Amino acid sequence: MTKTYDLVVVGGGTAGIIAAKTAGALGAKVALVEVARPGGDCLWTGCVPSKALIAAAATAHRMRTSGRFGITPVEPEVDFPAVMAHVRKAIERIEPADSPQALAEAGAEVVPGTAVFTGPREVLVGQRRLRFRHAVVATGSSPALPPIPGLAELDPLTSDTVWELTELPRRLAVLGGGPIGCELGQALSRLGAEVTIIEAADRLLPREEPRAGTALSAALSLEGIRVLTSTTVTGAEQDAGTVRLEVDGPVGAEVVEADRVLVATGRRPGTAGLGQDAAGVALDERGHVVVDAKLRTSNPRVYAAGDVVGKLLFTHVAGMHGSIAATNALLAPLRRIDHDTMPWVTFTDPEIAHVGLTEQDARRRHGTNIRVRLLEHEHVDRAVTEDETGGFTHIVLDGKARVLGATIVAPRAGEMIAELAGLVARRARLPELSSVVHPYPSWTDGVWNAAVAEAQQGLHKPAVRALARLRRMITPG
Ligand SMILES: Cc1cc2nc3c(=O)[nH]c(=O)nc-3n(C[C@H](O)[C@H](O)[C@H](O)COP(=O)(O)OP(=O)(O)OC[C@H]3O[C@@H](n4cnc5c(N)ncnc54)[C@H](O)[C@@H]3O)c2cc1C
Ligand SMILES: NC(=O)c1ccc[n+]([C@@H]2O[C@H](COP(=O)([O-])OP(=O)(O)OC[C@H]3O[C@@H](n4cnc5c(N)ncnc54)[C@H](O)[C@@H]3O)[C@@H](O)[C@H]2O)c1
Repeated sequence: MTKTYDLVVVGGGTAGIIAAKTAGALGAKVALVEVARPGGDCLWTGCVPSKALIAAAATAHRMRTSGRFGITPVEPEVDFPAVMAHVRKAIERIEPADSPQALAEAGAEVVPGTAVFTGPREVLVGQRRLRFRHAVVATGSSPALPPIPGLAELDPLTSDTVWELTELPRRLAVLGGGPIGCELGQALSRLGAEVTIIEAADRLLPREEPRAGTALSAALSLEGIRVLTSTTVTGAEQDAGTVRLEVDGPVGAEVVEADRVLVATGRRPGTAGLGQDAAGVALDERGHVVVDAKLRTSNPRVYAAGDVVGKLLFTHVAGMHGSIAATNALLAPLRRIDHDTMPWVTFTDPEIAHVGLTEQDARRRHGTNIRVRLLEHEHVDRAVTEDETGGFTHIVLDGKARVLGATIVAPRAGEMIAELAGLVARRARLPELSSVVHPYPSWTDGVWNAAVAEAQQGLHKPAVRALARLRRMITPG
């Protein structure tokens, strides 16, 4: 007999795991269908391995650049297989939280296999039919190869396969200067590869504030990475183990030679063969599941969460989606996702952290009544003590000094952005932060300094100045 579940979750990445665990906590009968292994992109091929690789690369970099602190620099001996063992160890240590056992303990049954919708309230997994009251599509995304003649034949690396490398390529061409290209490009360069990053847009990380991409380009170039922006690849071929990429950029056409190519030019949603027509679930022209702010699809019984909806492709967003989708399905459809308040961090060195709207987006949405509070980090004492003064804190404010968005470029920007994310989420005013004392000399002191500067601007207001004048007049000398 076909079993009816309160919730069937398709896909066991972050979005699916959080949806299933939330449903389990609510006492629902929940099945999570996963074709590979629970954990998804973040655990196996995304956040976890990349951050472990970055940590190893940062150590090598510090050894090479210690001279500025009076410590004799040394060229590190990089044992690449040992670095990759460290990466695998990080995955192993985190995996138990996402394991089938952890899911079972949380009340979710893991069904191995590929789920295909066969109707608006039914999925098929192999021979097994699962009926559902509600479902969550959380099938994620995978690397997309751009249609460049000859590229597919080169067996290019992607963020899925780079983890299988057993030796470091001597020369690496990275196609795409987004978060994956910049993070992995910098890390592999620091471990010893000669890296060229090729980006079609006019700067790295084109979705960030323009200053951030420019600052990152400068930092990467200083480390010896060749950064080619406004550059496209027109053809690719391989000859005796050497890859040749024909590129066209601001200085004309040239050939970039490398041993391997890493493609990081974006993702495609995991909706191929999902049976969306049978489910009555509409997709957009790029194949993402179309959802409203409550994450409902065109089938009111089916929600979607995570990368598959193509909004913001981050683990923390996928997790929030999973939680909202499950509670909306099982309790009441009341919770909404607000992508305009989401923070994210690109874990390059310096880190690039962002929350909310960029200045350009804010002007587009709110007209001209937008201001920027900019603090260069040469004025942050902690940055001076660590000889890391190249960054900045850039805060976008509306006419009432409410924080609409922020970008921080700094070694620990990822930790600094959290409190600005709190202000954006609450639509709070920046001066509010000035009364919260921050420890000196911390990196967050920079955010505080920006808030204090904003609050001090209020002291110039005529009414405040008139009050001060009155106080002087009535106070005996
Ligand atoms: C190199 C790299 C670094 C990253 N670093 C960060 C970072 O530092 N911070 C951050 O926030 N984000 C990072 N991301 C992004 C993050 O990994 C993703 O946004 C997140 O993992 C998406 O989770 P998800 O649950 O939506 O999808 P996924 O993790 O892709 O999970 C989808 C799951 O569905 C399964 N599946 C697909 N189709 C079916 C089907 N029909 N039936 C059954 N199962 C199916 C898949 O096997 C997969 O396990 C990084 C990504 C990459 C590639
Ligand atoms: N730290 C993090 O949170 C983190 C890290 C890595 C990835 N991610 C997530 O994964 C997503 C995917 O990352 P991604 O870097 O693959 O994609 P992306 O879409 O963010 O960036 C791809 C880049 O490649 C460029 N590009 C596209 N086609 C090109 C071509 N033919 N030639 C040269 N350049 C080209 C684009 O202009 C863009 O800058 C990110 O958007 C992000 O949401 C997050």
